[in-house]
Amino acid sequence: MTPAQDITGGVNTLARTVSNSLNLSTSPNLSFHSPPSTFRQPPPGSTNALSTASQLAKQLKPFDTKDIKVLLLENVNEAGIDILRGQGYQVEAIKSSLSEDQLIEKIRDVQVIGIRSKTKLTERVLKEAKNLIVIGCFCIGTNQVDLQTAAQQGIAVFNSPFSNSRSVAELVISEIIALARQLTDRSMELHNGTWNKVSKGCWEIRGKTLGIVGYGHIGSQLSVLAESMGMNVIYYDVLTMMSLGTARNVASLDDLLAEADFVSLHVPATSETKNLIGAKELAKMKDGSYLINNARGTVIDIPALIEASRSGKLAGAAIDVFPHEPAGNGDYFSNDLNSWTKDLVGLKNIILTPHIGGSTEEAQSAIGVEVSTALVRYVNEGATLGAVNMPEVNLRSVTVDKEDDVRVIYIHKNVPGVLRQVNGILLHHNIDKQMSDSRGEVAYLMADISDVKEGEIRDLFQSLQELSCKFTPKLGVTRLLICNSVYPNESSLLDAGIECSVARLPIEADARGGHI
Ligand SMILES: NC(=O)C1=CN([C@@H]2O[C@H](COP(=O)(O)OP(=O)(O)OC[C@H]3O[C@@H](n4cnc5c(N)ncnc54)[C@H](O)[C@@H]3O)[C@@H](O)[C@H]2O)C=CC1
Ligand SMILES: O=C(O)C(=O)COP(=O)(O)O
Repeated sequence: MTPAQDITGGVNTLARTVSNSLNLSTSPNLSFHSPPSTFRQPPPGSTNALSTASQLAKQLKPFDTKDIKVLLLENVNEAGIDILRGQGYQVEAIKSSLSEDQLIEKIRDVQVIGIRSKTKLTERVLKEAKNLIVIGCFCIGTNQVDLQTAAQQGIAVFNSPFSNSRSVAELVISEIIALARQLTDRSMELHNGTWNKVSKGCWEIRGKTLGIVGYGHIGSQLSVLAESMGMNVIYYDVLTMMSLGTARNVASLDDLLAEADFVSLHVPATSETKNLIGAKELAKMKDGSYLINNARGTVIDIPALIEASRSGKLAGAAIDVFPHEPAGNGDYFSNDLNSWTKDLVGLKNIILTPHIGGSTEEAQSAIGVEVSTALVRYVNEGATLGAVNMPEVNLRSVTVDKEDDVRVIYIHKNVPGVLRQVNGILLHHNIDKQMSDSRGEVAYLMADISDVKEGEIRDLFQSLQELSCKFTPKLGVTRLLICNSVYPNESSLLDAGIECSVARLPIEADARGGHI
């Protein structure tokens, strides 16, 4: 498992598991990822936003937000786009994903990027993203982002941990019935003019056993739905999870494969789940059983599946995700993408869908709102609640009675002595409130300081940047968020000697060596 995958596959899941079973809330992370949560935070600045003191909250802005440039790829839902445009950000929305080279061209210019499961934000791409401060994954999976490199560059990553879980679970239910009744083959035959009324090899699902691999948000939701339709549910997970209904945990993947009539995969893409189901595992499945994959294309060894289907070992399969997927709608699904495509499409009772597990109106608008809201809160207020690669830090709002407050955000390498040095720089101002937390090698400090004269901002900023230069390898990103009423626009910052808007400062500083 790469560290990046470890961050999302391991920590988040563990956090949720612990919060489920113990009902503890030792960190914002724990409660945020808990399934019962109905997390829907309104955009910053909206009338009912944030804290109990919301009536008195003063809106923070990095600068004239018309200058925030956002690139959205892969057809992000309008509900999300509207929130970003509503903030005055410049939003470019593209329906497909981009090739790595096209992406590099585009990403250099933007502070915010929104993607879905297809766009790969690799180390190479991120190294070119000199202005980027935040990534929004408008989906569940974050395996397409090099989370560690992003964190090392001070770029926060947000996702939507469960807004499309129900949509995936419902799709799986439909696939179980469709496979059991050979529905898609019958439909295709009739589309081609052939009447073929058969009952041989067609089954009810009542009383059959569903084996769920990965009992997280989607797996556990599926468990409840399948049981309500009379199926017996068994599951296997690397973590100890709470069984829902009468679902039964089995000790190993092998036990599950040996017992299940239907096997449905709901694990993240990690190095451990690569080819989780290959020839060896297929051989352990019951004769005439069914395999369903709505997780990630890397989880099944497809040539082995093709072989198991041809031999009759598998009575059917449903595949929604593929190792290589087309960039956008209308693109070809051919051997050019995956060398075995022609063999796969020629098989009987195989349902193939174009990665639509989470593609419902409900899921996409909910994801649009959730992720855009998180992006706005991060850009405008520095809050990292829900971030998948950064410590989760938030402070209550700056209130209207605070005339000259500045919010300092300092993302730095997690080494001894930094806080002392930062507070030394902030020494001449009252620190109204401050929070710091770390995750791995990255630490995140947020402080609201008062009585800051306009002319002092530059010195503060430069001192923090100089501190950043001391780290080897360098990790130190400063963002200053300003109360609108005090420093209303970019020109006043220019007057204060700051060459560009505050949110861009840390990135500009990159060229001067303050930011890796
Ligand atoms: N087809 C589609 O459109 C969609 C696909 N997905 C995929 O589904 C995956 C699962 O989503 P959620 O249920 O929300 O994730 P989750 O994180 O809530 O649950 C995943 C579960 O898998 C378990 N797990 C990890 N490695 C395992 C292994 N080797 N063996 C057994 N269990 C293992 C984890 O402990 C966890 O309980 C996502 O990571 C994403 O890749 C998610 C949404 C839509
Ligand atoms: O949420 C996920 O992880 C998914 O796989 C859905 O991805 P999509 O938004 O359809 O690209």
